[in-house]
Amino acid sequence: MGEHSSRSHSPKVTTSRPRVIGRPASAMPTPRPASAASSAATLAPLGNHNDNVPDSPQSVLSPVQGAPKLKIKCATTPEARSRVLVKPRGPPPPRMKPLIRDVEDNWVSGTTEHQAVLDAMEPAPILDASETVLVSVRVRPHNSTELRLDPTSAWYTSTFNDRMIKLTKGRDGQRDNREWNFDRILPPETDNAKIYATSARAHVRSAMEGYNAVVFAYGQTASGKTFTLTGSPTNPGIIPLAISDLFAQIRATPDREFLLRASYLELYNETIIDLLSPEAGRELSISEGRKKGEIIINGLTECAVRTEDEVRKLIRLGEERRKVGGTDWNQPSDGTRTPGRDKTTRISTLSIIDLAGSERHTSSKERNAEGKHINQSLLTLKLVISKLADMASKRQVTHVPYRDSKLTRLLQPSLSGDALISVICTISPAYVNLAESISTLSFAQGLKRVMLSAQRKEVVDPEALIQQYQSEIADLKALLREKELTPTNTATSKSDRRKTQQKNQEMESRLNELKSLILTSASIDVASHAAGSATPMARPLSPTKLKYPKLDLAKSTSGLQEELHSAELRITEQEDEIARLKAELDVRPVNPDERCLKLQDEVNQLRMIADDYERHLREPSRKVREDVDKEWNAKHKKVLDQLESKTIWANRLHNNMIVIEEEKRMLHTRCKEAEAKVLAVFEWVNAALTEDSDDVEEYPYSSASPFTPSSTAAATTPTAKLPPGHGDFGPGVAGAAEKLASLTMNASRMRKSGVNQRDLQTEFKDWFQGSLSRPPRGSLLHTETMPVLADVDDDVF
Ligand SMILES: Nc1ncnc2c1ncn2[C@@H]1O[C@H](COP(=O)(O)OP(=O)(O)OP(=O)(O)O)[C@@H](O)[C@H]1O
Repeated sequence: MGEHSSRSHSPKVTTSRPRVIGRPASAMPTPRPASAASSAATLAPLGNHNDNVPDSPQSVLSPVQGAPKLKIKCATTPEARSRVLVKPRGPPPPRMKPLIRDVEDNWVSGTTEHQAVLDAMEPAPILDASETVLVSVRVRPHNSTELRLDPTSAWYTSTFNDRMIKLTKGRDGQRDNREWNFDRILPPETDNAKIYATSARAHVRSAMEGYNAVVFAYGQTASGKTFTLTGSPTNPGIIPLAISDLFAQIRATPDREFLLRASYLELYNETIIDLLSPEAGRELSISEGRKKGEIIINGLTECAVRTEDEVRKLIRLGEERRKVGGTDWNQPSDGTRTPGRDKTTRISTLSIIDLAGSERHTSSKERNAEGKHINQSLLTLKLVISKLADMASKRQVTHVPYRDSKLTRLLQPSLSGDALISVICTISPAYVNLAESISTLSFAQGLKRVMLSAQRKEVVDPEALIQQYQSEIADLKALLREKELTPTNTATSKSDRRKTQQKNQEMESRLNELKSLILTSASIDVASHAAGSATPMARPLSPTKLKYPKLDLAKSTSGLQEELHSAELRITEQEDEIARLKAELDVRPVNPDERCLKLQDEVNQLRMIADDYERHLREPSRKVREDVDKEWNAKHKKVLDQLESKTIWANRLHNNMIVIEEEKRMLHTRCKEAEAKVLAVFEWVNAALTEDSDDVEEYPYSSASPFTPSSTAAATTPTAKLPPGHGDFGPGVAGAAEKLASLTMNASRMRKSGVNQRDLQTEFKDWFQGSLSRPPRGSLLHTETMPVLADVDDDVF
């Protein structure tokens, strides 16, 4: 058996709106199983319609806008007979409280009107090969301010050539004949139905056939993107028409079953917010799926939807939660028609994206965080498109920067060739906006160069939700039939019987619920009828009635009270179970395998970084070591030099010491000799000065100086080794001999003149000591300054 599911996303990025992504809801939103393949359709956000072109395009420029994205998934299988009764691999998605509420809905009047519009429409065009990226340009009418300024249009469009647009004149009125060619040119008088028919219907239908498809609007603020996508009550836009078309398609496909699910999210300041989650404002993360290029929005709430009305209510709910300003994502789901009764599941996505205004933000007010994010998204989108265009022209492209913004990440599967794309570029007719309009056309031209080849996806996937539901339905049916056939045992107690009864009721309600989720051409009419059977601003049947259509009103009050009581007990139990499971889920990683891979990846990257660091670190440490070595070698050499010179000095000092010792010894000897001789002289002088001095012999040393060494002493003392002249006591000592001689000669005269003996002794002593205190001539002592240790640089050490 086959299941076809289609997923669609339509983001809108505007400069002044929030972005929302959503999908049509069933009464029971279900978290999307991470691995389950499913189809989805997305619807554009509603509300904020304005039939009037604003007075001034500038006045609409609010800081930044988010954009809503409503997404509806649709899964189809051939009719029930061909179902594969496989047990779902995982547990069935947990049931949650209904999200769809009876909100006041001021959206376009709805189904009937849309159907009339669709009926009057030409069939969806068949896209040719060059139109895998279909680029349309829509020129909006002048608004009143523009009309006042200059009612003439900057653009010439021709009904004869719906592919060409050209300038009527250039800026400042200069002549400018430039023209551009695109797949569709949609002049100001074109209504939204025509836009849908020419530029989106084929994509919605293709999504139903199993192709991924993206429809997005791009253009300057106030150029008409939202008007094109959502329209007004009298001029419904692409999203409401796509939803109606989707249900019409299901009605027209009797041999398949469909499961529609919707989600609605907002991409705002690079944050994805789940607008349908039970807990409002829940932020979602993106991760890569197991399949190559697959992008998963983790934990995105998906609500199964059965009627257009339910889709509308979900959109309304998302709108209520949306921030003002941003990017809209809208994804209508498709149904797939499977030829024959094959067992394949077709998975496709239709996205309708409302982008932020494309103009550059120049005022300081706009240069805020939001503006940066929006601009970043659009810049990255432009860059990605230009890279893809280069690739299509066989130019060398190394990297397509999908990861640089969430918008391009979300679009990656579609942009990398997985989808049929329709881009509606909206431009203003006014000259005042000419620069921006030309920039929009350049972006559109880049898109036209991109070549994609969307493939229909047909898979056999027992995990696909529609197959899980079908299996569960078959199991429940079999169980209930079995119970019907088993005769009631009268012996069983009353409480056991009540339990069995409760169980059967549970199974029946689950069966009814599942059956109501799986849409067929027959059931959809019933569901729509049920939803639309109320008066015009109709309230749908309450979810309780939809869930329990076979309530037995004949039951007694006490029996009902009993049932109510046990139902309440069950609810409490289930709520406990839900709380327990939620707590368990919270502590579990979303996907352990994936987490491990991511961590591994991180570890590898860190390792590379560490290696790199090490390499770079080693280089400086080597240099530092070299520098230190060099410095220390220089200091070492200096110290060695100093050591050498000190050694030389130490040796010299040592020699000097020896010489000094020797001289000291010699002096000592000579002093002794001199002393002996002086004593002899004194004796002689004393004798000469006595009364009978006339008998004194003549001075015995008159012929030789008493200080001249004797020949024996000269031979034995070290002074013999001394240089010539050394050992002589100088003129002072020689003079002493002369003095003595003269003393000898004048001895009698001294006596006569009464010279005092003591005076003579004193005079001689002085002379003798003066002679001794003078150093000998020609000493070998070195007199240069000796270096001291303190001369060595301290910093050497
Ligand atoms: N083709 C059209 N016919 C009539 N009115 C239009 C048309 N296009 C746009 N308008 C009007 O122009 C105004 C601005 O259009 P819209 O809000 O769609 O611009 P936008 O491009 O989505 O702007 P933003 O980027 O700021 O969201 C609205 O009042 C809208 O009703």
